[in-house]
Amino acid sequence: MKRTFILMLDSFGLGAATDAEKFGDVGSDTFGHIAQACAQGKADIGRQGPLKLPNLAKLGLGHAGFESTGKFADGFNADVEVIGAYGHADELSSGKDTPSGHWEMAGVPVLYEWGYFSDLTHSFPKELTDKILKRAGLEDFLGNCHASGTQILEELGEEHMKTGKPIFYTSADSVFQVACHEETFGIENLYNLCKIAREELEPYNIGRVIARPFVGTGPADFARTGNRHDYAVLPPAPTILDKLKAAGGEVVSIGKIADIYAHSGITQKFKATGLEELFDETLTQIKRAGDNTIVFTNFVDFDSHYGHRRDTAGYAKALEYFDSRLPELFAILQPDDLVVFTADHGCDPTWVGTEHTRERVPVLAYGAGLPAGSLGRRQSFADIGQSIASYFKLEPMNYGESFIN
Ligand SMILES: O=P(O)(O)O[C@H]1O[C@H](CO)[C@@H](O)[C@H]1O
Ligand SMILES: [Mn+2]
Ligand SMILES: [Mn+2]
Repeated sequence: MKRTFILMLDSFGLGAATDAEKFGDVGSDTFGHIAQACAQGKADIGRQGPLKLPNLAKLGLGHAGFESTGKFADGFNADVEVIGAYGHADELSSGKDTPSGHWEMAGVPVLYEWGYFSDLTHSFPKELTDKILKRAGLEDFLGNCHASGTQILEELGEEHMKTGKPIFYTSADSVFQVACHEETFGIENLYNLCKIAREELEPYNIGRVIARPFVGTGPADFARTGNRHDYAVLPPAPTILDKLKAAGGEVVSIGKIADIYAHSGITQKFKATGLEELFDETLTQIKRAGDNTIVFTNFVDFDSHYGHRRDTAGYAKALEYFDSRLPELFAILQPDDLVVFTADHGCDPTWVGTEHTRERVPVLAYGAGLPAGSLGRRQSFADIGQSIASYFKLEPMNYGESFIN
């Protein structure tokens, strides 16, 4: 039976990419810097001491980090019996955003430039926001700037609740984000507004519109909810997900995977909020997966709750939680299954600002008869998609080099 499980740790980079200079990210290292902070006792909130990821280490995480940066992350060393194939991959795509990373790992790098709203304030053209407001029957909006999604709620959340004006903001990514209160503005009103924005953004080549609903009564208790919704454009070519679906296989999305691929190549989708639910749902879907199936989970919290929030202790604790659940996964695997652990970009919580970092990502592949050992430096995340094509004996993708014969 052929089954592939992809566990995508959103933003878990392991060292600056070869082209990090173009992004101002030379020296960034999500994994290495978290491990360093832990070893120095600087990440002792809700957890203690050196970063402990024994199961990921067995899969070769420490070794992959060593091969990426030339140094074992603090608390990791060569004295581990590695059971998986481990590598690290550079990104071919032009951006360090979520869709680019995901599409590339599915065999379709984004070689064109996205559109960006690069002005830090007055970020959106007036003719664009005028059109969106008019179609939505709204008079005005708040924001119009680059912002961290939690900080902007502290600044503008109350005014939004009082006036009913939606909050529009962006970032260094190709995104148009809309924050509205779930109860006072209404979740359906927010989704409708985002659908209008998605249509009006067509000429601007923007990767995603993101609905950012929140609840609470004021800055002290505003909280974003699991009803986030991403409206992505379609990948520029069929991904490995499309290919498996077209060949009659099943592609099971858990979390925001379906949204990121604009629902293309997905046959079933399951929502889950938070690492625990995401992991539970992943195990549930693996248990029921039949032949010719991909189960693909995006563990978004690493990025949205910890990386962007520059919360190093939170990130470390989340990684340790994830690691602690891996034995449950190992216990239900079948001999031919292929499991891949990877990431879509970095988001070093010790780095300046609140944006992603251009990093290499881990490629930890386990099962399917793969010999334990190094896969070395991969030129593109697309090696994952190409390997999955080869595993399922599908036609090769246009990009990527398979590590499976
Ligand atoms: O600060 P928040 O709202 O989490 O936004 C972040 O999440 C977006 C999507 O990953 C990025 O563009 C970044 O702006
Ligand atoms: Mn991401
Ligand atoms: Mn992000």
